[in-house]
Parts: sequence; structure tokens; C-alpha cells
Amino acid sequence: FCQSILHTVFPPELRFASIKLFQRIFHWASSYCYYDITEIDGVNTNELYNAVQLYLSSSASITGNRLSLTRGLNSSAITFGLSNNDRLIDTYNGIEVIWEHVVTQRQSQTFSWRPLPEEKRGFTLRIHKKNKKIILDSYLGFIMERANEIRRSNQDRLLYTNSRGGSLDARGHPWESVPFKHPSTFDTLAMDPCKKYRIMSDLKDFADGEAFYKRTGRAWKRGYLLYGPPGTGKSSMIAAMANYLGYDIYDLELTEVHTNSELRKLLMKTSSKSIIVIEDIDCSINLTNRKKSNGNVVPGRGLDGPLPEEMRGEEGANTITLSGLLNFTDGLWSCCGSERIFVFTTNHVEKLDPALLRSGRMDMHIFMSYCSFDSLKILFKNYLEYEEGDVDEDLMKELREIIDKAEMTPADISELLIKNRRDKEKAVWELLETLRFKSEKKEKGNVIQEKRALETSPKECGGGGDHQLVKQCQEISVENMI
Ligand SMILES: Nc1ncnc2c1ncn2[C@@H]1O[C@H](COP(=O)(O)OP(=O)(O)OP(=O)(O)O)[C@@H](O)[C@H]1O
Ligand SMILES: [Mg+2]
Repeated sequence: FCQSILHTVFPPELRFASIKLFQRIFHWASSYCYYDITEIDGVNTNELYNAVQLYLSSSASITGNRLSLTRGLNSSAITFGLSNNDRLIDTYNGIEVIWEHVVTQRQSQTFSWRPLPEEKRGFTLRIHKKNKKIILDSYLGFIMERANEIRRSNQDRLLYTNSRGGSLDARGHPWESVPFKHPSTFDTLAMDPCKKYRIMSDLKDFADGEAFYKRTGRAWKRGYLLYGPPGTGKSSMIAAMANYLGYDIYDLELTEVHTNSELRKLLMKTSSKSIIVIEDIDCSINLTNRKKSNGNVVPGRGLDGPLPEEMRGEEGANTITLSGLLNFTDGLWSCCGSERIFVFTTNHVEKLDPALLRSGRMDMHIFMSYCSFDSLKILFKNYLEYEEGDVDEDLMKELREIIDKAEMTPADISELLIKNRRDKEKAVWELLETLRFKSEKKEKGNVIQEKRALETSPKECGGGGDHQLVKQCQEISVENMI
């Protein structure tokens, strides 16, 4: 209104100056200040605009006859927001602010590498001048944090993989993602309850430990090494961890990574609140004896030995090394981003380089063992819906006695129970028969082994005896791990 008066009263040459003057007087006299948050900042998407939109959608005070509804990619929730040119009052620490969603038509398509939307969208924040400092200092940061939380809770978690090798997608991303829907949880995971409890509380402490990690000057990350025979639940444990914490998973395929710098780039493109997994680490890269070659460089990938000479560039440019991997998990680079968990799994812990195992590198070494009696009870509950006391006491007693001797994995037992899940009694009997058979076989095997050991004196076996001793030591050290 004032502008149109100015247009009629002032001649064109004075118009611009008079508008400026009028605006200054208005701003000086007004007790409010205004901030525009546009959807597109130059040619880039404005993160703050998206955050405000998400934050306002969760506001309890959002009412009205017309709201805009959206459902994002990979999201299972519908969010609603202010529709065009609507307003909303929000309160922060007792301070009232007004948000307005302003939508105008873009006047003319200016030259840009990227086609811009026809509508110009933005939020205008109106605050009292006296509250300017507190709003700018903490309210906007609070909005960003809240928006991230809402995004995470709305979005289905993702499983990323680097199966494309080092090549990038259209957005320059080296990871491919699919929605992560693994149903494994700590409730369904069959393992010793005390161990399970320790792992769960360790994870909880980690997730809630931002202040602790800051205070102690440690990077906010944690490493777990899961080791044990195949089928004892290492992968299921990773899924349970992700479901427990609500983190995404990055499944790093080391055989697809060619150089240390590629590894670093992959790391830089992971988000916080994620679990970075390297499965079967002993198989994906030759990580033993890193002092074999110059400068801690172990050329070649996989167990099939070094890469051919012609494929190796200078200083192992075409190689991925143990020191590169340690830098990835431990060094300065590992700290880009925060709140990340590294999980390595292996069936052969004795094949790993001590550098990977030394304390402080992997914070927790978790042995995934054969099925114990406590684990069996969880499997009974999962597959047969048996509760404590449902199975005959004598049967349970026998199961308890032989289960450790039989050395059956939870995977094998699960298969047996799934097969007979419609006839629960048959399932238990068949399991008992299998356990009896296996434990007898194991006992016989042990007797033969002992006999052989007695037959071969230390003198006769020479190097072989040493070898056996080393193996025994390795086994002892494995059992001594946490
Ligand atoms: N501890 C467990 N609790 C519940 N289910 C289990 C457990 N261990 C194995 N299973 C069952 O067996 C299947 C295989 O388990 P999983 O893939 O987790 O084993 P793994 O230790 O990762 O084996 P591998 O070393 O071969 O990768 C799973 O689908 C799961 O149903
Ligand atoms: Mg596995």
C-alpha cells in the first residue's frame, strides 16, 4: 500500500531512494525483525528450508483446513506442513515466533545449470528484536537437530553397499542403498543373556555418550570384533545392533576397494549414526604379517596372494593395506563424522594380524559360540513358542547335559526347529536325537585324537609338535578374549 502511494507521489527518479528511505524508517520503528529462508539458495537446495519444513510439520500447534502432505523416498511416514502463504506460531523457551510460508511465482527463468521450479518458496521468520540473539544462537540449531531426529524416525533405515566398486552415481555417491528390513533383534538373538546384556548396555552407553567422548577427547566411535564358527549369529547380531540403535548399515566389500584412498573416500561418504561392517575380514584382504613387505604394505587383495606386478602402481597405488584399513578405523580419517560403529566379523580370529586385535583398536571382542542351553531356550521360544516349563523337565535336563558336547550352531538348530515347527514334540525329540548323535561322535573323535597324541612323542613329531603348541596357544588366547 505504502509502495503504491510512493509510486504516485514521487517522480520516477526519486522513487528508488524514497523506497529505501521508507524501508529504513519502517525497520527502525518496528519492534520486529524478519528472516527469509528460501528453498533454493542460489542454485543449491537450502538445508535449513527443509529442516524448518520438517520441524514445523511436527508442531502440535499445526492446525488448519489446508495442509500440504508429503511422503519422502524410503520413508514410511507422511509428514504435513504449512500450505502456501499460511502462518504458524511456535514457542521456544517461552519466546513466541511466527513462521510464514511464502510462495510466489518466479518472474523469469534466469540462466542456471539446473532448471529452477516455477514457484519461489520460502519461510519468513518474524521475531521480536529483543529476542534476536537467543533465536539466532540456539533456536535455528535446535530446529536442525529436531529435523534430523524426525527424519531418522520417519525414514526406514538403509543398507548401503559399495558393490559398484569405486564408481560414483549421478550424485557423486559411491554407495548404493536399499531399505534395511532385517527382523533380527536382541530378543530373537540366541546367546548367553549376560553377554547380551553387556553388549546392549555397551551400545546404549555409546549412543548416549556424546558428552563423555567430548570430555575425554576421544573420537565418538566404537569397534566390535565378532568371531566364531559359521552360523553362530554374527550377521544376525549386526542386524540386531542396527535395529536396537536405529542406525544405517554400510556393508563394506573390501574386495571391491582397490586403493587406500578409495577406502578413505568411501569412509568420507558415510553418515553419522551408522554401523560400518566388514564381514569375513580374514577372507577379504590379506591382513596377516604386515611387516612382510616394505613400509607395512601388504600387496594384493584376497587370500589368493599379491596382485601381479604390472597391476601395482608406485608405492602400492593399486593396493589396499592393513595400515590403510587401520587408518580407516582408527586414524585421523576415522573421525570425519561421528557416532559410528565399526564391526568386523571373522570365522578365523587366529588368522588376523595382532595389530587388528590389540586392545583399544577393536573395543570389544565378542565370541559367538555354539548353541548353549540358554540360547536353546531362546530358539525354542522363537520357533516353537515354548515358554519356560513347557518342555518336560527330564527332557530339558538331558538337553542341558549334552548341548555343549554336541557343538551345534544356532543356525543348524534353527533349521531343525523350522522344519518341525508344526509338530512341536517331534521337533524337540528330533533335536534330542541329533544332539545325542553329535555328542557321541564328538566323544569318539576326542578319544581317537588323544590316542594319536599319546602315540606321537614330542621327539618324533618335531616341528609338528611346535605347530600343535602354537595352535593350542592360539585357541587359549581366543577363549580368553572377552
Ligand atoms: N545366535 C543366533 N540367534 C538366532 N538365530 C541365529 C543365531 N545364529 C544363527 N542364527 C540363524 O542362522 C542363520 C544364519 O546366521 P548368521 O548369518 O547370523 O550366522 P553367521 O555367524 O553370520 O555365519 P557366517 O559366519 O557363515 O557368516 C540366521 O538366519 C539365523 O536365523
Ligand atoms: Mg555372516
